[in-house]
Amino acid sequence: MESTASQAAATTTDWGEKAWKLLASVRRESPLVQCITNYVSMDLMANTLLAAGASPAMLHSIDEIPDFTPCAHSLCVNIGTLSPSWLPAMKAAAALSSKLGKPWVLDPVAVGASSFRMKACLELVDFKPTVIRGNASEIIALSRASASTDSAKGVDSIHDSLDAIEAAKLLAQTSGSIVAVSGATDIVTDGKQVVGAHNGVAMMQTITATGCSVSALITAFVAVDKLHALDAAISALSIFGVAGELGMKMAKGPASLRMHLIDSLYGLDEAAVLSHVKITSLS
Ligand SMILES: Nc1ncnc2c1ncn2[C@@H]1O[C@H](COP(=O)(O)OP(=O)(O)O)[C@@H](O)[C@H]1O
Ligand SMILES: Cc1ncsc1CCOP(=O)(O)O
Ligand SMILES: [Mg+2]
Repeated sequence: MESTASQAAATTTDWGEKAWKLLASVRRESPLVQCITNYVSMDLMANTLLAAGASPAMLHSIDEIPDFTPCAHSLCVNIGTLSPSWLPAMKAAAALSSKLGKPWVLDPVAVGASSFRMKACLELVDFKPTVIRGNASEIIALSRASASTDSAKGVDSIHDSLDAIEAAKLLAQTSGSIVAVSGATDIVTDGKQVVGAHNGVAMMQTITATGCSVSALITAFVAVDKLHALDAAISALSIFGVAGELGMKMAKGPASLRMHLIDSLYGLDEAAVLSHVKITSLS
């Protein structure tokens, strides 16, 4: 019993150190993160990246991709307000990132809501995202690769993240991507190993674009450690959750939490990260 407890303590400490090192790398290297995202999330995503020390660029014109995407360190593609005219730029940027060996992240917002979204996502998955991050309903829908309309309520999840573990593992195996599911427990898997981050506060769900923003944060983290995308993804999720926990201490509701979350992310220091990060193995 005693040795199990000390092993668990050691593991927790390792994850805290790993998460801190990754955040410190983002602050030091300030990776340029290209985001092709929805109209709702542009502001919060860009501010999340800035608060973490990264450099956001919300460039989505297909005419700029050949010049700009090779200069970016990573790419985040988010289909939240998808329309047919945006899809070619998303595919071109994803294809170029893959070809150049640059990490990229797909956020399949509301993928189960229409066959248009599902088809677009499946086409984007063919360009081998480094990480796919969605809520439980999105990951379940994408994993089933069907356009079923009963697996989500628009952009929000109707499932618990833990219900999506098997779907996430299957999607990771079929796509070759690291798959991340956000929720009360954030889950990340490579198809075999499953890790969970137990941070955050429930009120984060009542701020629009927190999911999009954590996908952007994952994109910044994989930019500084693309060879360890699972570690980068779970660390980013945990760090964002810690910022939510600290922000909640000063917040009166969703609007002030939005502000304090960004301030807390900006102000995170090593002691806060080491004492708050809660990442465990779930496999
Ligand atoms: N019940 C919860 N408790 C703590 N944190 C949560 C909870 N639900 C969501 N979060 C956090 O809120 C953020 C957005 O996640 P989520 O709401 O699942 O994404 P989406 O906005 O894409 O549906 C993530 O950082 C996640 O960890
Ligand atoms: C409300 C809404 N509608 C289309 S995109 C969007 C934002 C979704 O953001 P998130 O998935 O982070 O809640
Ligand atoms: Mg979302």
